[in-house]
Amino acid sequence: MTLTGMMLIGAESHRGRNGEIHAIDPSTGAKLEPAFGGGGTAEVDRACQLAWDAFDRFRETAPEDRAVFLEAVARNILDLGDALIVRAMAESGLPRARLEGERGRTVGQLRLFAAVVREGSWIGARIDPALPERAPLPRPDLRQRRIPLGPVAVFGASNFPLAFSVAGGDTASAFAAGCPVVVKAHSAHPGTSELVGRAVQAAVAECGLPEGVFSLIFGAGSSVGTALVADPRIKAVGFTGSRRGGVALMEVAAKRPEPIPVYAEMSSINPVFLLPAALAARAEALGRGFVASLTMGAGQFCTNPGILLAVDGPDLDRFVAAAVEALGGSAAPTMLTPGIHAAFDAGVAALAGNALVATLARGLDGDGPNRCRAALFATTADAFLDDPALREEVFGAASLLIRCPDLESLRAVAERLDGQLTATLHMDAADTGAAAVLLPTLERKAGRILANGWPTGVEVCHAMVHGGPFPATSDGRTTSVGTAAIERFLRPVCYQDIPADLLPQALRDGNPLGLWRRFDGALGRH
Ligand SMILES: NC(=O)C1=CN([C@@H]2O[C@H](COP(=O)(O)OP(=O)(O)OC[C@H]3O[C@@H](n4cnc5c(N)ncnc54)[C@H](O)[C@@H]3O)[C@@H](O)[C@H]2O)C=CC1
Ligand SMILES: O=C(O)CCC(=O)C(=O)O
Repeated sequence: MTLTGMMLIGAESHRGRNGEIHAIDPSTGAKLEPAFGGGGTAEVDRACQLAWDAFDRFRETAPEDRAVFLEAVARNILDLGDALIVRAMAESGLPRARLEGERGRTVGQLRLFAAVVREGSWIGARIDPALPERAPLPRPDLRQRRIPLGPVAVFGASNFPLAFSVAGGDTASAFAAGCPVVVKAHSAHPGTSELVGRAVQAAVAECGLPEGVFSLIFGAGSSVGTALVADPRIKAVGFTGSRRGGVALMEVAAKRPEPIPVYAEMSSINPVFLLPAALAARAEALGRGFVASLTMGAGQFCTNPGILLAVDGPDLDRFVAAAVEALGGSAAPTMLTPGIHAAFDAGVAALAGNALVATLARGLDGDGPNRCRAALFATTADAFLDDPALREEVFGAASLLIRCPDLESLRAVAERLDGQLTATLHMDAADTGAAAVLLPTLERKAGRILANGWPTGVEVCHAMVHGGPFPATSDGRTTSVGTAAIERFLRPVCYQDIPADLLPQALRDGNPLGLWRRFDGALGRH
């Protein structure tokens, strides 16, 4: 498929006239062709109108039809073949194996949501039949189901050009819920976005759905994204990116005459606690495992282990020696964009220049632009507690070790942390008491708590939580990965004494969709 540089507004291709966006190959710094025309308010308006026009029909598609649509999107992405991988490699600097894996995850995610839509428990059907004889007052017939919120604005993420972008988790979960989607492509990978966008656009047509189910808009800077979130026909937002960008969009959404939910996944430093017995038993293996997790993908994961906490002593010194050796020999991969690389270098320079922080190790330097030279720093618990700058995310392969005098100080530092996507415990049986003391704090701080693993690598499944209190996300009640992500785009409606032939299929007597329903309190297929 030849790239055109055009936006996809419903069924049409449309060249934007608001400036040009060129992807940059971060491994060479070279501009990639073609130029992508930027959109403006006219394109946002048209896409939102089409999405609104499509909403009532799309939301009432039968579960089977929506599942078939999700599967068609998945198939069309695979049919793009190697051209998709080649373009994504050029635009992101990510290696082939990573992008092939990410494509598998993207397609698997769409198919998993197809299965969720068919299974139907997301509808949340509840029926409390009328009790006309109840005294002192009769009970009316009450039936509840969940309906989609409306058109959703999705912002593609720079660090996952496939799995968190045009047809990534936000889009898949919004489609599954029955929401049309308007995507604001990330300017770092417009070509990948156009390719995937055409796969989605074709699936909409193949499935006979209204064209406004999907649009894709380009735009450098903040104006297109702001206009999209401000548009009254948009009813929710999915975002993965910087804290600054996410907070700006939260403000736009909150100031609308009708405020809407923003599901923004932003910054997280993902604390890792190295408890004493685990350190004593395997300090060197932990040091090597930590560096492998830290440097994977140039550290460009929001689950990257950005701080380590441990009680100071000879076992921690063994851990540090192994980590310093592994990190000192680590290669310098290309980062996603010149901007992300510049932000990484600035974050590392700020830590290196902090009088209370020691530089323990730097990775190897690399040839070529935008290379990520990994970094490991150390500080004390007191310094960490005093200086809020030390709690900020440095996006990339940089981590800060906090040497604590004792377990009580470790807990005090944990208590001071901001909201996190993950918190990790490395522990042995003898650490159970210390872990039990930390656990209530970690539950309050993080969306996912792991033992004896590393936070990078998020399973797409039913039990996953990829979320957490602010600033990890804008709304810690939800997840952006896994099937529970569908919940973000639904709201309950109760039908009181509504005549049978006006009721939605999901709530009719006889259970025509064969759903699990809560009938008079009892869950079953009735
Ligand atoms: N924690 C995480 O998961 C991630 C964090 N980052 C951080 O973000 C920095 C910049 O990376 P980007 O991916 O470009 O994130 P970004 O937040 O700058 O941009 C993401 C998307 O939001 C839009 N956007 C940003 N600010 C906006 C505003 N004020 N109004 C309207 N739209 C806006 C952008 O146009 C883009 O489409 C990185 O250096 C890194 O520090 C980036 C990716 C993931
Ligand atoms: O899914 C993963 O492995 C990490 C997710 C992540 O880094 C992100 O959400 O930006």
